[in-house]
Amino acid sequence: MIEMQGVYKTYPNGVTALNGIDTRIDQGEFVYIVGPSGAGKSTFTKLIFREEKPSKGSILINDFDLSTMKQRQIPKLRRNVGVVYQDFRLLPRLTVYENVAFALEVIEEHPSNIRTRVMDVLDQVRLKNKARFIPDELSGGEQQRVSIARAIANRPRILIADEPTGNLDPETSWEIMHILEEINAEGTTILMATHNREIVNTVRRRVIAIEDGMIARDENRGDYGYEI
Ligand SMILES: Nc1ncnc2c1ncn2[C@@H]1O[C@H](COP(=O)(O)OP(=O)(O)OP(=O)(O)O)[C@@H](O)[C@H]1O
Repeated sequence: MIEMQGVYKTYPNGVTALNGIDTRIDQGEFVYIVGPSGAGKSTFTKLIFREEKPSKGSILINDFDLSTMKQRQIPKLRRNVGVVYQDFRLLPRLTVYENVAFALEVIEEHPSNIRTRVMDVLDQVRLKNKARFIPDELSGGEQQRVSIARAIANRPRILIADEPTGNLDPETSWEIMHILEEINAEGTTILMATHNREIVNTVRRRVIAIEDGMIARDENRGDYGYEI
């Protein structure tokens, strides 16, 4: 569960990115976050895994109250939230296997579980056969699948995808979308910030539109709603 009440975010340079957000997203929902460039979509998602702190307001993520949360609890929060970025952010010198295993090593997963879990998630994103490749040897869509595997390796309750198809062609974008749908079908909440009109208008899910740092629209099975 994600709950925000009266959330504002002003960056140190004086830009107000979020201007009073109230919302609730239940476990297992699939939500598109849409809106014009600079509207506050990334800022909204960054608050959820505490990459940014709100200037004002309360945020609850499952059992975590982010307003009162201590610095040392942040790693625990982040175990509940996987993140996927537009530019993949893989470690270039590590193989596909090592990129995913690394995510489990840093949270001190028992070494005997790591191999099985890495191969399971690589299977889920259909990349088991490329476990020994390095990111440069993969297509953009394959790199994004590795980054999804890494994000879900420790079974987070929430997966944030910030423009996951932004660097991909339409067909590859659909592959990524189908993988996200499969992950959602297993009960993971998905928040996908996107400019992909075709996907939003085809796979109808909840749409939260952010404009000027405020929620301009929140519809179940909504549409993309912008010209660009
Ligand atoms: N670290 C930062 N410091 C200062 N201002 C920032 C920072 N990050 C974002 N902003 C500003 O906050 C506003 C909202 O940015 P944000 O990245 O959340 O928008 P967005 O909706 O995700 O945009 P896009 O669709 O282009 O990714 C913008 O005016 C942006 O310039």
